[in-house]
Amino acid sequence: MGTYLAIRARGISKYFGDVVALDGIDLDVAQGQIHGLVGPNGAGKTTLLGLLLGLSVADGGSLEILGTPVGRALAAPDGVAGFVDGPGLYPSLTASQNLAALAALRGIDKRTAGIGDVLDQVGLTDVADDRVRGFSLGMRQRLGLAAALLTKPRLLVLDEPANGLDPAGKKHVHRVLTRLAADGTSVVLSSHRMDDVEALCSEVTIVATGRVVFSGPLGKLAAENSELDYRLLTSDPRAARATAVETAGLRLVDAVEAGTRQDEDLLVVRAKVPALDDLVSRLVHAGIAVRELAPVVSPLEAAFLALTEQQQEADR
Ligand SMILES: Nc1ncnc2c1ncn2[C@@H]1O[C@H](COP(=O)(O)OP(=O)(O)OP(=O)(O)O)[C@@H](O)[C@H]1O
Repeated sequence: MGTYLAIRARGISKYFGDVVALDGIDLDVAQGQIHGLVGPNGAGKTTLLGLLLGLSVADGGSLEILGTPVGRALAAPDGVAGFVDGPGLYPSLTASQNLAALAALRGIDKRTAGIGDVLDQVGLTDVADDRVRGFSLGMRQRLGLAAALLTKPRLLVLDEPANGLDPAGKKHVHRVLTRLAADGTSVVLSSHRMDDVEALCSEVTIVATGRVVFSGPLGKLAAENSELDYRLLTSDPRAARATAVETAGLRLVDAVEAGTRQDEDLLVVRAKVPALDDLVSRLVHAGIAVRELAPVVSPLEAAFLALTEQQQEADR
């Protein structure tokens, strides 16, 4: 089976009165890809995800989902499931009853719907018979994901699925999504957490004020050509500082200026990748062990900030 495009959007626009929420969006999402949608508040992410779910209709452009052009009807395209603005759940029903109600709405027999299976997938088996009213935000998010999985979608559309999840819940959800993608399901998700996007997504689309400012593989955003601040923890901070001062193309930065915790053993260096490589080999050569070397702000977050700032400048 060859890969196909789960989403092919061209020139999508959407207006709310005078507000231009989407302004000519192009988006390609391949089968089995987890695609991240990121952007500042009000960029248009939820609006775009709503269009993919058939909750609203674009004012311009063309949209194909799973190979079928989307018409003007307000209905989820076949094979698509997910949620925006949090999952819609009945608080007075239990987790199982919520899923059974949803199965009934979709004409699926609840005995064969696989309710136990999807609850197990999202780690909610133990609370299957608890009322949703008492659920935390993270539990609701996981139940929303279970509800989406019930239809065995080929495209999953999720608006901030990691919202409210504790680290264990997040790990669980990440595992579910990566397994689905490995089996050929495409996933589009929005997130304000760049670390989540980096952990999960092979491609990312950055949106600002309704326009795409970057779309493509995360690797293309790698900060090879731009300077980043790195936290450096070594076995000998004094000697490491002296080595850093001697390394060309690199400078020491105050931790507070870099926006990271101050610690006397910690150095923050600002450099491009080649200068950083040079520093590491000098440290190793001098017998100084490198215990931690990580960007203060991830390459995606740095690119995100730079690109969205450029867009905002251009809009002024
Ligand atoms: N139903 C609506 N009526 C009027 N304006 C709307 C409506 N929905 C969205 N907008 C406007 O469209 C723009 C895009 O909003 P949208 O919710 O899609 O952004 P977002 O990227 O999801 O933001 P956030 O990160 O804050 O969730 C904003 O200016 C918003 O105020």
